[in-house]
Amino acid sequence: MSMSESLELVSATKSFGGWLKRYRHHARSLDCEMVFSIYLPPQAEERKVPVLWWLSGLTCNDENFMQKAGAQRLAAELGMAIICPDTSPRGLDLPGEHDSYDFGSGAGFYLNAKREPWSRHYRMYDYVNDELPSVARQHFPLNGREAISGHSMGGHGALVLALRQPGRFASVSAFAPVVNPMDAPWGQKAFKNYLGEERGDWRQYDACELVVKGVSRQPLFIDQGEADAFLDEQLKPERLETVCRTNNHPLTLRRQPGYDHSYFFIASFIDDHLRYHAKYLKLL
Ligand SMILES: N[C@@H](CCC(=O)N[C@@H](CSC=O)C(=O)NCC(=O)O)C(=O)O
Repeated sequence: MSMSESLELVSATKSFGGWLKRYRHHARSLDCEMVFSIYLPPQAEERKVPVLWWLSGLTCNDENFMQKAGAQRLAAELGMAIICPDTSPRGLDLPGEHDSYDFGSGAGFYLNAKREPWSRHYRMYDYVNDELPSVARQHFPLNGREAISGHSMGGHGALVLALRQPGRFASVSAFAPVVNPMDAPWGQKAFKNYLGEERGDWRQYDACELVVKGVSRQPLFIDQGEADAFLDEQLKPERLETVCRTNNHPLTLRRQPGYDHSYFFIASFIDDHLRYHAKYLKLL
């Protein structure tokens, strides 16, 4: 990558004394144009700040979290930047790419595809883990401390990125994550089509398998709504609970009675997650 990748400002909106901005850039790892959102708190005018990466779920783009989670008020108070990548490559028209909500556009699953025709563009693991962080460090006043969180497919992404790379993120949390995608319909559809039939390739992208592998001992903080329509078929938090207990991996799993899978659930508990990350990011 060159020293200075160019960014095109799409929009800038003042919020709680800071700025919510959207930028377009050429993503080399995905070979397409991508848009991301960044919230810069007021403190970023004067000093470098830590960043929370937020990975969204199926059907989302970079805007869902910024518009619905209500995170800006506390992020401004804490002095925390937030960056939301999109959830898949965009602007392409691969065969079947736009046919379903749980595969293709809006459903990149934060992995590096191995199968054609996806492998040239669907490299969201590299994009969110390497390329976009590198772009962000070049262009924004970030102090090098990074945390990660996400929702559903994005919760899966956050857990996988953190569990594969001890020390890469100061902290990790998730809302209603897909914890065992190898054994859930969303994950099986994605893995089969993006990765192929080799189960060894699937294991690198499965939080339960990664806990068993034991590369990282980083604590996991998870909120799960008990009225989530996807709970039993797709999310299966009890699987993660079991492997964490068996492998002595630190897990805080909060089951929240009455809450569903929506951003109303995320908005209800986002402050707890921001404060959790703020401690590890040395803001509290
Ligand atoms: N369209 C689907 C469900 C899609 C859905 O619920 N998407 C969630 C993430 S699900 C897991 O990754 C989401 O965040 N949607 C965007 C939003 O702003 O709410 C269906 O109809 O079943």
